[in-house]
Amino acid sequence: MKPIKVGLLGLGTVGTGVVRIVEGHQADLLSQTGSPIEIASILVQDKSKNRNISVSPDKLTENPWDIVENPEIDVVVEVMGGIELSKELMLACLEKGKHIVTANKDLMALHGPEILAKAAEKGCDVFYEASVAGGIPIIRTLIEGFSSDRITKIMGIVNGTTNYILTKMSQEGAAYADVLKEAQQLGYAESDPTSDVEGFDAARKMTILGTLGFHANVALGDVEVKGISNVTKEDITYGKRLGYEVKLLGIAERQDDHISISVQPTMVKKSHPLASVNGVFNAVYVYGEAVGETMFYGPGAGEMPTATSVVADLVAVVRNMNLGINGRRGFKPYKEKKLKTDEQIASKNFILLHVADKAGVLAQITQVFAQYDVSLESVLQHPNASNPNAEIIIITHDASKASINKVLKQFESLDVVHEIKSVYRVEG
Ligand SMILES: NC(=O)C1=CN([C@@H]2O[C@H](COP(=O)(O)OP(=O)(O)OC[C@H]3O[C@@H](n4cnc5c(N)ncnc54)[C@H](OP(=O)(O)O)[C@@H]3O)[C@@H](O)[C@H]2O)C=CC1
Ligand SMILES: N[C@@H](CC=O)C(=O)O
Repeated sequence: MKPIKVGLLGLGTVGTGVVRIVEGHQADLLSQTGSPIEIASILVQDKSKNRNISVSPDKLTENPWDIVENPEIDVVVEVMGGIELSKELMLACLEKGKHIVTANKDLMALHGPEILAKAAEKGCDVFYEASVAGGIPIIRTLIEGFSSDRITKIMGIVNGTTNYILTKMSQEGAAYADVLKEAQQLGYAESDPTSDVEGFDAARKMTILGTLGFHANVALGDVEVKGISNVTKEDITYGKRLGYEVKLLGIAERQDDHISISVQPTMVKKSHPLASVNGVFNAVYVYGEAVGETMFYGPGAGEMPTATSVVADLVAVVRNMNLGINGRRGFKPYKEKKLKTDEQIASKNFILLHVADKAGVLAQITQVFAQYDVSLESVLQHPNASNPNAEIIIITHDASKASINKVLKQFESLDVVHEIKSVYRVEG
């Protein structure tokens, strides 16, 4: 039986897991696809590097074109990361009729439409299950499992590093900087953790989920992004007191064909299933008009979980090859993208203010909310022993983002408001 030959771009964390699964599960993969799968050639930066997996040295190359130009290679698995070189190689592979599997969220979020268009033109598959939420098969779920429904909301904890940091701050009172260091040592964070903590990694993943969920070409620039670097222990403590956990959520919403997508630290009601997703775990909550609430939970990063998704994509490509249907089942957005305005984006809000500690202040504050028609769910006021401010914590009912912005602007001009300490969206 002729084996399907695979070129692997990258033998780092994920690439190593791919080799382990392809070699270790060979009999199962053969039974499921009807073809032996052979990793024929592997691209690395440095062939002399010590690796924690043994591969034949003849298979390693430092020249990517050895793989692109090799006519025997049917499928290329891209797990090297980066954008420009990966894109160039992927387009060149597609030009030569090679199918692609990738875990590269940065590339798919920025250049997904161009790559998928080239794949369709060439009758090739491009699958990217591992690019969002590592081991959770959320991409296939959105494309196939929910093809019958109309999704109105996707909320995801899609970055393991930030969830690990927030969990440790909440459960152990740990300091942000200490836990970030720990997450780096554990290998969860990107080499430059800015993309984790400032929400960019989650934004790329939400670009992909929003496109798939709403059938419209969401661009990275459509995602409003705020990371966790300004989340304080004080916010977490107040949140807990009021029954919330702070989580970095990707939130994609659709109403009457208008969509909004954001990544932001959010106060999540403890009774909501996302509030109990802890540590490096990821979860994606999907609400469909017909199905109602669903949630998908699992490891969001790491060698074997991520490789599980990569190799599942490989199996799908090989099955399509055997049926001669590659490139025929690609995802094509068919809806025009219409973004919500700030008047159309609505949510509950948590607002923590430092105000003058004197009579009548609360009335002044609530008057501002009333002026912009924002009704309040709860108001907590107490003096702060450590400084001359009193603290006021407000939870609003659903209010438009435009109204909340006006309220906050007005607070800036009020003498009695010394500082707007924190503002969070509230879910649940
Ligand atoms: N790690 C994870 O948990 C997850 C990762 N991903 C994505 O998977 C991809 C791979 O991640 P990961 O395995 O962690 O990355 P690593 O940094 O661990 O591995 C990258 C591999 O690619 C090789 N490589 C990188 N650049 C080049 C280059 N210019 N030329 C030749 N070889 C190159 C490296 O070679 P060498 O070994 O010689 O240095 C290394 O083997 C990324 O897109 C990442 O975002 C997605 C989900 C989860
Ligand atoms: N740094 C990422 C790794 C996987 O995508 C994360 O923390 O989720």
